[in-house]
Amino acid sequence: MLVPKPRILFIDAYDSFSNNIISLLETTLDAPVRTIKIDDPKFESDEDLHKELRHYDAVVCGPGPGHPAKEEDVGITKRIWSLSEERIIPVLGVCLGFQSLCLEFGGQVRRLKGPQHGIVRRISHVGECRTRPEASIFSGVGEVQATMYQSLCADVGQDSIPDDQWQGKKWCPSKSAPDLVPLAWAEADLSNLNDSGVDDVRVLVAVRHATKPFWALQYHPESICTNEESSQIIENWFQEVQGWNMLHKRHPAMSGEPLYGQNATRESLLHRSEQLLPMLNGSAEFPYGEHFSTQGESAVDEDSELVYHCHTMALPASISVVDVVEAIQVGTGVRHDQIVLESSNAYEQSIGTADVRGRFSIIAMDVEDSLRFDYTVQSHQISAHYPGKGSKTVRTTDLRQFGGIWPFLAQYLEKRRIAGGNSDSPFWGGFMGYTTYEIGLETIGVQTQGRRNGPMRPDLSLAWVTRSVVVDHVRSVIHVQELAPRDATRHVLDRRVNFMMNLQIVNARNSSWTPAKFHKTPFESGPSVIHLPHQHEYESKVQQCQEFIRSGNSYELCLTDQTTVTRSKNGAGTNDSSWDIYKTLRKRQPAPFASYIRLGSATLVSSSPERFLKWDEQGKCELRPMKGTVRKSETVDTLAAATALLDVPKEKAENLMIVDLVRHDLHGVCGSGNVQVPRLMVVEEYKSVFQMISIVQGQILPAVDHRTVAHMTNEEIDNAERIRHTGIDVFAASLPPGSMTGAPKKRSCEILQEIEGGQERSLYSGVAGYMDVGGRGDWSVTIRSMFRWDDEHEADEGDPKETWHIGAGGAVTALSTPVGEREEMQTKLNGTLGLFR
Ligand SMILES: C=C(O[C@@H]1C=C(C(=O)O)C=C[C@H]1O)C(=O)O
Ligand SMILES: NC(=O)CC[C@H](N)C(=O)O
Repeated sequence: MLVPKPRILFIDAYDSFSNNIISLLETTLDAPVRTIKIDDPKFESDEDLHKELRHYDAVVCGPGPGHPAKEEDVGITKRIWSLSEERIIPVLGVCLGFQSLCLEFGGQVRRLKGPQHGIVRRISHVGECRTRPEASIFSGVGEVQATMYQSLCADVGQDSIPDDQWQGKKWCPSKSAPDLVPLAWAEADLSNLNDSGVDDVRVLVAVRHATKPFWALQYHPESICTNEESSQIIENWFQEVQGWNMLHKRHPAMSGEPLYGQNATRESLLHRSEQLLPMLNGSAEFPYGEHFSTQGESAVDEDSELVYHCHTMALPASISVVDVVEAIQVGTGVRHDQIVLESSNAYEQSIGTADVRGRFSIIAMDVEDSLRFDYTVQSHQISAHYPGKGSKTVRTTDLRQFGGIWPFLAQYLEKRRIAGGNSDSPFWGGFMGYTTYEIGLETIGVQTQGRRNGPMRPDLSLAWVTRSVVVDHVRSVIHVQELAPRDATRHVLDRRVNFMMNLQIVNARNSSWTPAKFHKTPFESGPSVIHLPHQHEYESKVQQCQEFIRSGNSYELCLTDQTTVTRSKNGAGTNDSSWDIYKTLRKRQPAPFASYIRLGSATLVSSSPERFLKWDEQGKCELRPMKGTVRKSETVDTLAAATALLDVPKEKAENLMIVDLVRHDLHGVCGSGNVQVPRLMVVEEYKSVFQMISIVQGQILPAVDHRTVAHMTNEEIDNAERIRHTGIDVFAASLPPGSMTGAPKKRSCEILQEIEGGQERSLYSGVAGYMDVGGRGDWSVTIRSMFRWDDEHEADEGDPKETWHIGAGGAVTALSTPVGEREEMQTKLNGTLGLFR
């Protein structure tokens, strides 16, 4: 007889580490975990809660922002402690869950003197103490190094015990909280890894209830920096759970009744849109078919499979990406829309590490003749802009009925997926463009303030690029590529190849190739009006952030502000100086993820050093969060000096928090056990700063093939279909980029909306890049950049102006200083702003 696996229910308090805990549970215990939110209205009545709980062997009450005394912060968790005797269920509380347990049974919860977020401490536990027979869940556990994420702590009267009596009393319940049996402490003298100036000498970090089956941990067992011993504690806990259930004859219901708790792995975007299909098919508005074909109104592109054509040729060393872009324009004339994703650090050995030294640059051709999708958060509408003579045709659809923007994009790309293109080229054709920070806010359910009355500008703008040039800087070749319907003649590509040949001939004749038509004087800013963030205001915003951290509402907040530069337009010919600005910036700040994007009314000029997310056709995903910045100066001018400076708790904690957050985002798609951190806190050199980075990788599960299906139950098949993910799932699940928000993501974004006054970050803090028909994608975080809108000065007459927006900021933690943060923001700002001064 098949013995059913035990089940665990995870109660999620909107934390950004929840999926990591679920992964730890599932990989350690071989018990599937389901999850509900603390405020799920389905469980308003105790009866409904009980109906769900009876299916599980145990409950885990998770961590989260806020205070355990606040109903809205803990919700269902609080009700778990007071279940009647016949309904009681074994529990593990983690962090907020720990604090809630302590508060329920006589402990106080107060603020720590110094919040501890992303700080690793050695803890002293009852299992290390030979004189104590009941080691409980710490039995057989060695030395524990544990990551803390806490502003608050449980007070069971520990500080009133005189030092000389401490060792004798530390494992005994106090009079005020007789039900709470201490199991572990973080003590100041044990904090060998923690030199953050801890004032809190005795912090209770693990307890069990004296009579009920409740255990809890204040530290984070799932953090990447908590050591391996942690899994032993989880195993021990589950043994206790099973022992208790057996002893009390508590047998979880195994009936076929559907469970309400969800799998932590998200339903895939493809599945979501397929679920909607039967409901929507036949509707004239259905957007995945001809309605939004890639070729415009007349084409029959849905019936015609796309074919990839490529011509590869040598690229003379003297020809740069800028030359290629300008050479293309010799053939076509300067067009408004442009997309260039450049590894502008390709030739600078010191900038970035080998994996981002910049092998490829990608240039879109004929963007203006391509279909473009714009999506706006306020309206939920997508508009398809079809190329055409004169004005473009625009079709608009409200995407709410189709499950929103992400299922639409996933489905659109999947329908055009091809295999077998040039494997040396990272991009064969597909979407290129940008998204804003605000689309990320929409995705995580945070209301955007101050938006309603502003102009409707896109939050996502993607061109469907079918002709492109990929520059391979390592092999010194270029790939001139075209995606075309099977029956199309290839004249466009051929013409381009001829043209590229000309480029070579010209180069051979004249080794210093300068296409005369585009040779402009170097960018000169001319007079401009610069509005900078007010220094004192910025510092006071840092303090506001720290107050939110002290109260337990956030662990880290990435505060930002915007500078504007307004100046006369002074570009000759195109009436646009943005390309000259880009050319100057790429030299001034070479970066692995530089980009120049003109789409619709937006222009983005970026020298981003930070990869947001890359994925390949096998479903391998990589995020590369950056946290920890030092300015290059005379005293700090080597990698070694910068590494030493960043090797301190403040910087490491900043980085660690985002690594754990990104792991959570990835786990939500890739599933338990499928996320790794191959590089943790490595310092890299850039032109004007040193940056600490980490690499987090995940593997999307492959789709099940028909041979395996034969051996699967219906439930397993359904589930496999439900999680048939692609890179876009990870993309959507990870916005806004964790390095630009702080943790936990949702609460931190809400707080930042308040502190930043609802000011739109727009393209800054968004992402730019591509996702292609070959199933690959690569996106950067839009920082160290500037953007502007063509329509911002539409009403100006006479002297036309333009306004560049430059965002900059940095992560604020409990260990930040207002002046230090303001200076860090200015350092980042100066790299771009310097162009105008
Ligand atoms: C906020 C910015 O950068 C972000 C913040 C960093 C930090 O706090 O150290 C580092 C890289 C970026 O993720 C910016 O450049 O404006
Ligand atoms: N990680 C957590 O659960 C944090 C709990 C609580 N908000 C605190 O800051 O102490």
